[in-house]
Amino acid sequence: MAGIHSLDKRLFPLKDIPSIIAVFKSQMEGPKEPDLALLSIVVGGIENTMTSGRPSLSTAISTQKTAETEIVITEQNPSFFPIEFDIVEALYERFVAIVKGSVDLTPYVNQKYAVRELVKKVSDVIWNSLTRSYYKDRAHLQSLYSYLTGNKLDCFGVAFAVVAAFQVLGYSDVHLALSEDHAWVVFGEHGSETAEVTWHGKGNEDKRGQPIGAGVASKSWLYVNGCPVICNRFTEVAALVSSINPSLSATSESVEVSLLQQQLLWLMYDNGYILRYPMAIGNLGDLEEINPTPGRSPCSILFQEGIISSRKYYHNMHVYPYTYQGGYFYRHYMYKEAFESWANASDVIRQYNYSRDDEEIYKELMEIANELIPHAMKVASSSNNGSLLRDPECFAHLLRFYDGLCGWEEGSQTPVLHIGWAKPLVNTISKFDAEVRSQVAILPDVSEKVSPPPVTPPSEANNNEIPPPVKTGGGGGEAPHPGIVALTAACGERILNREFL
Ligand SMILES: CC1(C)CN=C(N2CCN(c3ncnc4sc(C(F)(F)C(F)(F)F)cc34)CC2)S1
Repeated sequence: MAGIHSLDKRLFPLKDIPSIIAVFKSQMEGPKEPDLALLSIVVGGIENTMTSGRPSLSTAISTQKTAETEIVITEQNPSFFPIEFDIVEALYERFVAIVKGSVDLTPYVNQKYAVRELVKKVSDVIWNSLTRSYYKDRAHLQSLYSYLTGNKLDCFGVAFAVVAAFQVLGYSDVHLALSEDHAWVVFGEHGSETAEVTWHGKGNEDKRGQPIGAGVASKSWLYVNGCPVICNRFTEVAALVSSINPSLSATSESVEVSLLQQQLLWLMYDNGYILRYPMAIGNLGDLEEINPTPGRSPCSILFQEGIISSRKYYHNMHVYPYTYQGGYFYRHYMYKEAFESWANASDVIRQYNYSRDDEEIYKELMEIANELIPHAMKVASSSNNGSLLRDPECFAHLLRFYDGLCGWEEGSQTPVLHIGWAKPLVNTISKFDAEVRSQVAILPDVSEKVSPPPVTPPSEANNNEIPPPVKTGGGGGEAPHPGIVALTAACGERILNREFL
């Protein structure tokens, strides 16, 4: 068990955040690759103990020892982290025993890389050792600590456990693949094989063992058009750090666990392990918004970095970087900026076909369209003397947002929009004066197959007039007045002609 014995016992019992950072640093520095099982047990143990509301092992022990004194080490006392080395070692060895005891490698001894049959077998070992029925969406079910002490894992946790099991078995080719709402594994000599190893969503038959090809081909957001985060061991550590869940209840969070996650994410950031992991950057942005670290980039920069990462490494196929940013602007009453972020999110989703696997992003976009935008419009109409409602760029952002949803629906088996969307949509659009709406020109799609008509530059004479917008559906050809905002003809067609059932 290289991992546990490469661990410096002197760091234990882990008594504070710096000692946990030290454990992660020692694992990151090598010489061996970081031990996923070990790190997941350590952070899982801390998270579960610090958010369970029950006295922790070390708290219980310390209370007994000092029974005669009045000092009780409270659960949230930051100077006590509830993890003893013996506990970590025992759980680690239990994981190794389960994995090595359940998987017969003799048929594969002369194969350096994993094969699908073996991936399915390891997934079955984890799958069949889970508690029969439990609430799968509960918090704190993502770590090996949860698996080893309660036989419970969430969707992400099963995929992570499979990858950690392959590390225990000595395979270096099996890695975690992450979309924005699902996880699977890649494997094989070139990491080009894929396999489902966990379930997704509610009431869906799991596809464990199958490649993810059909999901990608169906153009559903769930498989991010074949642009998932493909992890290496370091990004897998970043994923376990990013999946730390500090929540104590639906309305409160453990300050210590949040601080631990925030400092571990900065360690991942500084090592470059989340450069290609937009959601982890977004997670760090959320933590920094609540509790800014002096001397570090402000959260607004982090949200922008998450967007840049998605554009640079994932062909702008991820939606969440824009909803992280839009949520930040919204919470800071920067509604025009929020509308632009959400329009950019919509430009991503329009590339997909909506399918029943996409509920999570459907709910996210529905909340933006039917709750957040209407609330922003209401607040905006009575602030800055309603200037937002007279801003053509604002109007154009909203049209682009709604248009993306229409584009998402086009070509999909399942409709997206219904009358419940139409009322807030019409209500929002009608808050903009006709004079403002007229400043939004609908121009030929540059992406249209037919070449757009030649654009005649406006003559000097009429430069200060606002020419009437070009009819929808392209054509016209007048260049837009510099002061007005151009939208594509397809956008106009979709929004203006959409029949809401
Ligand atoms: C802008 C938001 C609504 C705020 N939080 C969001 N999160 C929170 C964190 N989050 C994540 N943060 C880091 N890594 C991952 S991997 C992953 C997943 F692929 F779906 C998995 F593995 F199936 F759960 C999810 C996820 C999911 C998205 S999106």
